[in-house]
Amino acid sequence: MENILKVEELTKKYFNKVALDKVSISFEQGKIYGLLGPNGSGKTTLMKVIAGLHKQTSGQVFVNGNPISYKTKKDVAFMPTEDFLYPWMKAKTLGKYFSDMYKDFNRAKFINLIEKLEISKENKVSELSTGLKGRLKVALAIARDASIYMFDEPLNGLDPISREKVMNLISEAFNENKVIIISSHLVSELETYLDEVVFLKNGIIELKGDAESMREENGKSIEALYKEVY
Ligand SMILES: Nc1ncnc2c1ncn2[C@@H]1O[C@H](COP(=O)(O)OP(=O)(O)OP(=O)(O)O)[C@@H](O)[C@H]1O
Repeated sequence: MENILKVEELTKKYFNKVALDKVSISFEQGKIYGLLGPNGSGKTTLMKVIAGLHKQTSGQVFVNGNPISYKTKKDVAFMPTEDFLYPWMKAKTLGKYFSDMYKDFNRAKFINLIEKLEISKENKVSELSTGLKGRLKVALAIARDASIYMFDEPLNGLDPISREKVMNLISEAFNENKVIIISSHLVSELETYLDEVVFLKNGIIELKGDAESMREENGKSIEALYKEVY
């Protein structure tokens, strides 16, 4: 298995607040990772540094062996938590907008995906419920052809049906050449989809490993372990 993403001694400070404290971790292709932790543990910061949106204070991140730069952005598809969708845009216009922004964005695939998610390409963002907007954001990331896909809290604010649809969409998009990282504090909804789990706490990796072995060794679910760590 190849490490397509390597984080070495990564520290990120916002003024004097340490959001990530010498975090080191490698991500292997062909695996789905859960980045778990409560609010403020550093999940978003880690994803934004990997996506090249935040500059680290110290340490290194390598994507497919290359240090983070504008060149590595094409390898990383990132879905932020923020609501970045323009309310006046139709779904199909968003597809056009994204294909102008990312060379690897597949518009036909995007339209196909949203239709599966019960969104019409003629729908305006402002007409969509929170659940449908959540699905749309995930589809925008999945329609890119990247090697690393990161979803920051994709289940937040979604009802159980939308959560299941979003998780099915993410796992369908997955193959052995890709790595998927999903951040969440909703561990039970995510648990069955994960190969590896990473517990972040106050900017430090508290626990990480293969989800199955963790369950076996501890004789409890990842959710129960999560409650113990926090
Ligand atoms: N722009 C910023 N300026 C100052 N402090 C920040 C900034 N962004 C994040 N922080 C702080 O860094 C720490 C880590 O935040 P981060 O958003 O990465 O955590 P998180 O695990 O993603 O939490 P959440 O689920 O709330 O987004 C927190 O203490 C947060 O207050």
